[in-house]
Amino acid sequence: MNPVIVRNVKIGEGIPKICVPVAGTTEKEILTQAEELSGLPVDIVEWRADWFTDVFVFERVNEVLVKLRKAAGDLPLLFTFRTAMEGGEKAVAAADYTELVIRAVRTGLIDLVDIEFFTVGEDMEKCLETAHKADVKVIASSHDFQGTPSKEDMISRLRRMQEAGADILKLAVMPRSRRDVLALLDATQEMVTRYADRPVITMSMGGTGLISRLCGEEFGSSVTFGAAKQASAPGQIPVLELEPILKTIHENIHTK
Ligand SMILES: O=C1C[C@@](O)(C(=O)O)C[C@@H](O)[C@@H]1O
Repeated sequence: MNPVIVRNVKIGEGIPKICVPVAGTTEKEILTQAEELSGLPVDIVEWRADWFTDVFVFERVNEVLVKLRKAAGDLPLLFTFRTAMEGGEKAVAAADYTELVIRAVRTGLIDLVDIEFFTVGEDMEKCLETAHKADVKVIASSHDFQGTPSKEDMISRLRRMQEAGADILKLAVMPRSRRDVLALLDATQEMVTRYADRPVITMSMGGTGLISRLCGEEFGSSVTFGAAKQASAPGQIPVLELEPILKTIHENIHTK
């Protein structure tokens, strides 16, 4: 397993890293949320740009990114536009989505970008090339807010992302039963022990899936999403509650 290192944060080794979404609709809300992160246990700041009212006016996106970059200080900044098809706030044509992602990467203001693997389709290669040229790491992602695919399907999605050349492989699914949560955990541990040579991030959403946001160090998920004030997906818990749980697991995981 080769960790991915972004601004001194080692993703894919040791305790799962805590990523906190900033999800405001106005510039003011976004910056206030970002400023409120100081003093909290946060390893990565995610801007969920799909919440932003002006997200389709790129100059506005750029302006916010400049300020967010400052507010994030030394923390890695992850740019995410989650499409409505995958559980986000706004619908967008695939070509416009790809263009937005590419423009965000080219600003030189972000460290990581989330790219929905099945939304960009064949454009993944172009996105990866642009990102890598700009020294931006790519999290390929796939979300199923309706249910949990079979274990084989989940592993196959993650393997396809790896084969395409993404730096980090991410899958979020919605459980309909406890068995679904077990399937997600099983897929994760099989992926990391048999196939993955790079970090994997998985989560089963909602209250039933909460356990999957806590046990990544044992089962193989390298980043967990927690809320500061605004949760961006069902099942996220406040980072101040999340951190001690991750720590307890980390400190006791190797005891016999
Ligand atoms: O993809 C993810 C994971 C997520 O959906 C979650 O379930 O925590 C939250 C999103 O903000 C992030 O982009």
